[in-house]
Amino acid sequence: MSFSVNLALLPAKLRRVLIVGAGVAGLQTAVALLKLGLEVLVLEAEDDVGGVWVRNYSGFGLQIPWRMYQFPEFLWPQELLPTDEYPSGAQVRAYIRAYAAHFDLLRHVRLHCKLLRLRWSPVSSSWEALYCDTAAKKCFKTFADYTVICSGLFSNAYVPDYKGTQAFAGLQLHAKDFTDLAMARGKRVLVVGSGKTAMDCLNSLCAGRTAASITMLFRQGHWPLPRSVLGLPIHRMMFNRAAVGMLPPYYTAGRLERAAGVAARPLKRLFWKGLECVIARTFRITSDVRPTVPLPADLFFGGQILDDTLDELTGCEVLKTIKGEVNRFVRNGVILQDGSFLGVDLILYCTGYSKSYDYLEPGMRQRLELQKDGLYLYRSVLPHAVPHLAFVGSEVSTYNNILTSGLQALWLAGVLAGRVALPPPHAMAADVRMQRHWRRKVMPPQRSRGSVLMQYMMQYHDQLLHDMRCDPRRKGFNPLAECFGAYTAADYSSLLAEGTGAGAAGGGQAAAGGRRGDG
Ligand SMILES: NC(=O)C1=CN([C@@H]2O[C@H](COP(=O)(O)OP(=O)(O)OC[C@H]3O[C@@H](n4cnc5c(N)ncnc54)[C@H](OP(=O)(O)O)[C@@H]3O)[C@@H](O)[C@H]2O)C=CC1
Ligand SMILES: O=C(O)C(=O)Cc1c[nH]c2ccccc12
Repeated sequence: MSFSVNLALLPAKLRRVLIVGAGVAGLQTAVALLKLGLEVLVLEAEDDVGGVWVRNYSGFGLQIPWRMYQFPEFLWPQELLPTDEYPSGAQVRAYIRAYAAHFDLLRHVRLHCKLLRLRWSPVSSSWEALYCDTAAKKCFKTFADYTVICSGLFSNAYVPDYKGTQAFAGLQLHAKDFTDLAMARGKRVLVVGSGKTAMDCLNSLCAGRTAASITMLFRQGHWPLPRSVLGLPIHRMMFNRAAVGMLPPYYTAGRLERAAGVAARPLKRLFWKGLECVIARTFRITSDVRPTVPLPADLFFGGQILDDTLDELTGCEVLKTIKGEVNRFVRNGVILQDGSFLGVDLILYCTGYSKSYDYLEPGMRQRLELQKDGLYLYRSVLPHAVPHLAFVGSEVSTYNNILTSGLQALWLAGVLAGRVALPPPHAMAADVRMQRHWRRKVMPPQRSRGSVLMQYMMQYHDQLLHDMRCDPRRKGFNPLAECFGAYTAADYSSLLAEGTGAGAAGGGQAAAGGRRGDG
């Protein structure tokens, strides 16, 4: 198979775009491309729009205040404003539905339609997609000039492969299917993992008081973050420019910035050690569960903001924690690596998610240069060796995913409209190599390190805006706010306002009318 890779990775004809996934990334991509006058078809495997917010483990919700989780182009409408600062999953879902309704997107979305295969046809010079409507139990073929993968970080549940699972008489569930606490009634529950999902599930299991016993099994602890540190809300500490000064410089940093970074090392160490102390005290973290990875590096695992009180967990008599791993299953439980037996009726996998690119043919997958630690893309959007294909929201993870995917969608629209110029493929490849080298130096190893940005969110957003020739400083001429103010979606609203769009030399403040930012 041979492509004529044109400089901008653009199709010669561009009329019809296939978008895979109708979560926050797919929907924002649809809006951005519809504005260009393109025809879009959105395939969504679930029976509703909203991705990870359609359904999840019992009691799931947003871990940051709603003000921090907004579409820049459609801030939470008054009638949907949650009374609690931290909305429930159902409230976020309703907000996303309202976004889709506001932009009249549903007529472009095919629900319960799962993409099976995506093949580039050199003959028709277009993508040929095979998808199945699981409700109608029918498969269809469709064509598109361009494809944007928006299936996110959480579409494939990851469950470790253990020996003897078929002999196990109990129930095994991935957390995403643990939608009802009643599933745990009277059972000896084993929770595997120690991420945000595990902590939330443990919390609701303890609060529910229906399980006979609850055991948390984990291989390493992770640093939780309290909702506020010494009176300062944690999101204010994380969503500003000053915060990243406490980390190793971004991959684009020049010599001066690098030197300053080295000089500031003692100060940074002091900052993080101090924060570790406060957190250890807040959550009464004992030495047996204390994370071995230092806090700044541990945050690249995703971070978790917990309710400071932990009342449910500390008062939970049936809860036990074990540091260890499953070795194999037996009929009535599991044998751990240390040889001990644990009686289990329900095993709840809070083991996260993995990626799959199986819908692509092997030859195409090869061109993506998939690594053991994930996919590395130009600006976390474009595979530099595969034309006519982009990823929005699927290969990037920050502390503000709704905003990040919104800015990516805008950037991609700019690229497709020819307003955002791309460097030649060899320069893109060089940028990706630099990025990969840097990530492997500053971030702990994990399955999808190629998509991790987390605390480097501001640097990344600045890059996208710079490419779009927009001012990345969005706080007006206010140096204090610029440095320490929390950056939210509202700061970018004006970029998306009708009539501007990517490439318009915008900047300055967000649209005045109805602005509800970091209040
Ligand atoms: N917006 C929100 O409110 C919410 C956000 N989230 C976010 O979603 C993301 C995913 O969270 P989560 O679902 O907790 O998944 P994570 O990937 O964060 O955590 C997975 C957990 O499972 C463990 N694990 C993975 N593989 C194995 C294995 N083979 N054997 C044993 N243990 C294993 C990991 O251990 P180890 O650490 O040793 O690798 C880790 O403790 C995070 O970024 C989180 O912050 C989650 C819930 C709500
Ligand atoms: O995009 C989301 O769903 C978020 O809530 C962002 C997010 C993921 N992990 C976090 C850890 C701390 C703060 C925000 C997040």
